[in-house]
Amino acid sequence: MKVSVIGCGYLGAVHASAMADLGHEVVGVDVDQRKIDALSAALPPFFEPGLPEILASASESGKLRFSIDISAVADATVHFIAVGTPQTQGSAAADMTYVEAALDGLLPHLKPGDLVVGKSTVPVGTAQKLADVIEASGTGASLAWNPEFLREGFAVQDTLTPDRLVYGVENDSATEILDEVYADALSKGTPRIVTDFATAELVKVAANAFLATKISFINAMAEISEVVGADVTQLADAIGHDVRIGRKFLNAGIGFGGGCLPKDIRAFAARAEELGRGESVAFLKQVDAINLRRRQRVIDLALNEFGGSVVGKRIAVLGLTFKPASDDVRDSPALDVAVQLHGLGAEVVATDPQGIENARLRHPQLTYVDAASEALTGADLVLLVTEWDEYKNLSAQTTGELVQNRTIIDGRNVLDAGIWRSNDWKYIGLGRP
Ligand SMILES: NC(=O)c1ccc[n+]([C@@H]2O[C@H](COP(=O)([O-])OP(=O)(O)OC[C@H]3O[C@@H](n4cnc5c(N)ncnc54)[C@H](O)[C@@H]3O)[C@@H](O)[C@H]2O)c1
Ligand SMILES: O=c1ccn([C@@H]2O[C@H](COP(=O)(O)OP(=O)(O)O[C@H]3O[C@H](CO)[C@@H](O)[C@H](O)[C@H]3O)[C@@H](O)[C@H]2O)c(=O)[nH]1
Repeated sequence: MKVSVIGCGYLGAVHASAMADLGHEVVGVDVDQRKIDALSAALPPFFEPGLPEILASASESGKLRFSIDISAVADATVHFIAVGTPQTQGSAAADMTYVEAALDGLLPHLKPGDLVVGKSTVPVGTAQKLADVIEASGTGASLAWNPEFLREGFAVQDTLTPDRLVYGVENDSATEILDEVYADALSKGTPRIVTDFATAELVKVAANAFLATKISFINAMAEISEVVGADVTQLADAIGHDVRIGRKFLNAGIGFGGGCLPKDIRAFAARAEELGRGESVAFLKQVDAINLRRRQRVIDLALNEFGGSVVGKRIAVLGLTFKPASDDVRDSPALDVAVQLHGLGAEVVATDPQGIENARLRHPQLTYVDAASEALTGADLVLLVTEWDEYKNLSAQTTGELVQNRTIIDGRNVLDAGIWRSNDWKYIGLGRP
């Protein structure tokens, strides 16, 4: 099929490359010349495992090209909208201006039979509005809503072999077109839910709200554990054995961040309020509040170590991205804590295998070093805040030889407390004795 993907960020660049990998003829369009230049040279503009390989092979096969010019979509019959829907400045609601601009740019190039497919995460009710605009344009094109569930760090495999496909459609022909697009995954038995626009839009925000709630639930248990001296990691293991609960997404720590969960739960709550149903998801405000308290907890623990002031203390921050296997620092708990400690007068020395460039763009005031050993040298306190393998596998003994003072706050609860303590470290976990 001839496919266009409008918006080539973390979602769109992977989607475009994966569609081409499956044999479709794809053009990706973005307004960011830097991204288009990189992608056109088959170089991913961000770090995502597996993307370099499929981008290179699809580009070489001639199935994949990129353009800054929206008219490049004219040949395609399926047009995915994958632009950003960030949090609006000064409000909890999603900023829909990029989606609106993408559709405006697309409209003059639509032909009868074309299908516009929404992938961006949007407030429920958006698809109907966009469908009305397309209908009024008289182009003869129509709309489907096909939310995306990929995780950064696993984006390629999640796109090629998704857990499920959700189609929000108004007619069978949209379903047939999407079935053709996703023929490979469907042939492997991927479940497919065909529904209306509103359900498709809600599935996406409900999934992210559930995941965020699960994380904040375990972090709430961590808060209680801290008071009574219980161990939240054992608690998670124990309740996780119940298959109705499950162990996944029960890792207590510094909390969730990224370009999705935080802004999606806020946008969902804001949309529910607009719909007069704010109380139905009022708990999401608690989910958000619990999450943000975990960042404060790490700051408080650091302050406690130095009698209430971190001024002049050298703090090694291991990790800047919101999760490992990504260079994404959007709403990253790790970066947030580093910036706040710097603001409190600490001498923060931060490191990350992939996130330094993005972190430096946003917060040039921090000191960044490439090697963990350099960050650790002379440290008065160590914070492990993103669970990259190389930090999980740090040796307590060799790390101890580098630092000034053997105190570590394990913001992801990934180190073996016993080993660190037996190497003369003061080990502080979150919700662990
Ligand atoms: N990142 C993820 O893991 C993920 C997963 C599922 C869903 N989503 C959703 O997908 C959407 C995109 O997220 P993202 O993380 O890829 O964001 P992103 O910021 O990485 O990418 C968005 C891209 O859209 C481009 N853009 C903006 N306006 C444009 C226009 N008018 N025409 C063409 N390009 C335009 C931007 O330049 C940018 O490259 C969001 O709604 C997000 O919630 C993201
Ligand atoms: O037990 C856990 C699991 C995750 N996290 C944190 O939660 C955040 C989000 O993690 P994850 O969901 O793996 O990352 P994303 O790539 O943001 O993916 C989420 O957001 C995407 C965008 O909407 C969705 O497509 C995915 O399905 C959804 O998992 C990260 O900061 C993690 O560190 C925890 O603190 N504890």
